[in-house]
Amino acid sequence: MDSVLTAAPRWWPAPAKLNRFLHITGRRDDGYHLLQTVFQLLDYGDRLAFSLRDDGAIHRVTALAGVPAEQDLVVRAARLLQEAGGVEIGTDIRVDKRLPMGGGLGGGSSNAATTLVALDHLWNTRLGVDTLAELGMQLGADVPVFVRGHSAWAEGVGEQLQPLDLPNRWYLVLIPPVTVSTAAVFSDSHLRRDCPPITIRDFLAAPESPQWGNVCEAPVRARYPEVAAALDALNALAPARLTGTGACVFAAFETESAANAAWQQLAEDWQGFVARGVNESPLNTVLSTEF
Ligand SMILES: C[C@](O)(CO)[C@H](O)COP(=O)(O)OP(=O)(O)OC[C@H]1O[C@@H](n2ccc(N)nc2=O)[C@H](O)[C@@H]1O
Ligand SMILES: Nc1ncnc2c1ncn2[C@@H]1O[C@H](COP(=O)(O)OP(=O)(O)OP(=O)(O)O)[C@@H](O)[C@H]1O
Repeated sequence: MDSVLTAAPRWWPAPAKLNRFLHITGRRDDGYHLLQTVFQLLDYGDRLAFSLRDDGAIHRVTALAGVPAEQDLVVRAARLLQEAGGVEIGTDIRVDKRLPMGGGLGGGSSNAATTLVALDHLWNTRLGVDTLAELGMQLGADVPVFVRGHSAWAEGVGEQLQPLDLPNRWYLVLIPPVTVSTAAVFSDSHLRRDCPPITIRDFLAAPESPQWGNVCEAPVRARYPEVAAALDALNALAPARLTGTGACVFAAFETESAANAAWQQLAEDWQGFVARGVNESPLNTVLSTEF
């Protein structure tokens, strides 16, 4: 008898980001902070798989510690797209997680973006990148950059994006054993909120200048000794930065072997990884090669 072969669903990448620097220039009336930042995408992250269902249900197959299915950004993203596109098909969603939660690597946001982009194809809604980015913004400030899929200069609350081609670098990322609450950092009274605005040209004239720092670093250092220790350990080898509101910290290297050599010196004491910075998201590569 012939066996029925069902193709395994493909894995869709959900890459991490680093904030090369993070300045706060003011605050909106609703309390959200106005930022200037550069998002560097990485060739490293989570993976998601989707199996379509004809009963319309959105079902998360893999558990995520501390996050009930209804609050999971992948479930919320799928629901949002289902409503916006008037879709009657559902999906099972499997998430292969590598990125730490509350790490400042944008894992949850990237999972949401990959869900929007992948299901826009698999459900054939074809809403397009602008509408998907607008939907993504409703889920989190970092979702649009992952939807658009290019390393970028960002302003506003992170939604005003200009694609950037950043120098080729390898990154060593350390993951301190602590979760940082983004909301808590943004409400810290010691957070600097009056950075003078810079232009994209100022940044591009000296992208690796130490004058572009992360204003969250001081309050996060003060609250989380584990993050301070990670910054100190990495700073002994190369200039280290906090990404987003932390907890992860990173340093840039010109070659993979230099990044790996630094990692070898720290791997006994820290969790972490080495990844290549990419200007184009691995998600775009899947779209352009397979769809
Ligand atoms: C710090 C960054 O990671 C930089 O890339 C992002 O701006 C944070 O983006 P995110 O994790 O998607 O954050 P959200 O889930 O949108 O917001 C979490 C909380 O952080 C605060 N928040 C966030 C972004 C922002 N520009 N100003 C804020 O004050 C708000 O209190 C908000 O309720
Ligand atoms: N699929 C998901 N993956 C990760 N976190 C999720 C997910 N769904 C909901 N969350 C919630 O979102 C919170 C933030 O997760 P995320 O991984 O985006 O943090 P982050 O790396 O600090 O991101 P950012 O840089 O955007 O602040 C988590 O603490 C978790 O409660």
